[in-house]
Amino acid sequence: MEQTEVMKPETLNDLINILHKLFEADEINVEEVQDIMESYESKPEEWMKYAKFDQFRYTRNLVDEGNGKFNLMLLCWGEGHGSSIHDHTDSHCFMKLLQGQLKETLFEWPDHKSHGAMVQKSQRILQENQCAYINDSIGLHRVENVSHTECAVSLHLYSPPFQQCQTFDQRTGHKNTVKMTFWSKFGARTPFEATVSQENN
Ligand SMILES: N[C@@H](CS(=O)O)C(=O)O
Ligand SMILES: [Fe+2]
Repeated sequence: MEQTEVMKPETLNDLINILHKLFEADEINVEEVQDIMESYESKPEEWMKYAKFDQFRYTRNLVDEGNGKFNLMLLCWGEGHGSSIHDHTDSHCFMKLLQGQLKETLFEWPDHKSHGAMVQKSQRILQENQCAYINDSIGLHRVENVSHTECAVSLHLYSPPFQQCQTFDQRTGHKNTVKMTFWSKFGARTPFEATVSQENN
């Protein structure tokens, strides 16, 4: 469509400016946000300063606070790193691959009657520049970098922003509330005290 072409972000900064405009409105158009995030062609030199990896688990690196309407962050996945099964605290979640591939497994919410293993709905491999979308009405997911040789980097937008989520045990469906923290903010490593309670990975 013409509109999408006009809105095509040439740089990460361009993308951030367009997102600010879109999220000024009370209601957002999920497909429009998804299309615009997908149409940004990842250029590592533009996001490199946010890409900080940990040896043991995936990191969350804050890029932009979206005027309070959204949080935009870079997630850095080392070889074999993955998340727990989790929800998204009633927010929109957009997830764009900037580098590498990620496996996304969707699960149904556990119901109160079933005490057994959680039900898997689908699984897919997200490719570079692809933008996925999920919210709590679609279900729960687990995200993994299954590669043993390549790292992966993804750009996540959450609206409204949230600081905690629920994680689920795949075998029992039992849930826990966990606090989510940032490994870095605006390219600077977060002080140690603030990062100890991260538990979604
Ligand atoms: N929702 C997760 C990342 S992912 O596995 O989608 C987080 O924000 O840490
Ligand atoms: Fe997620």
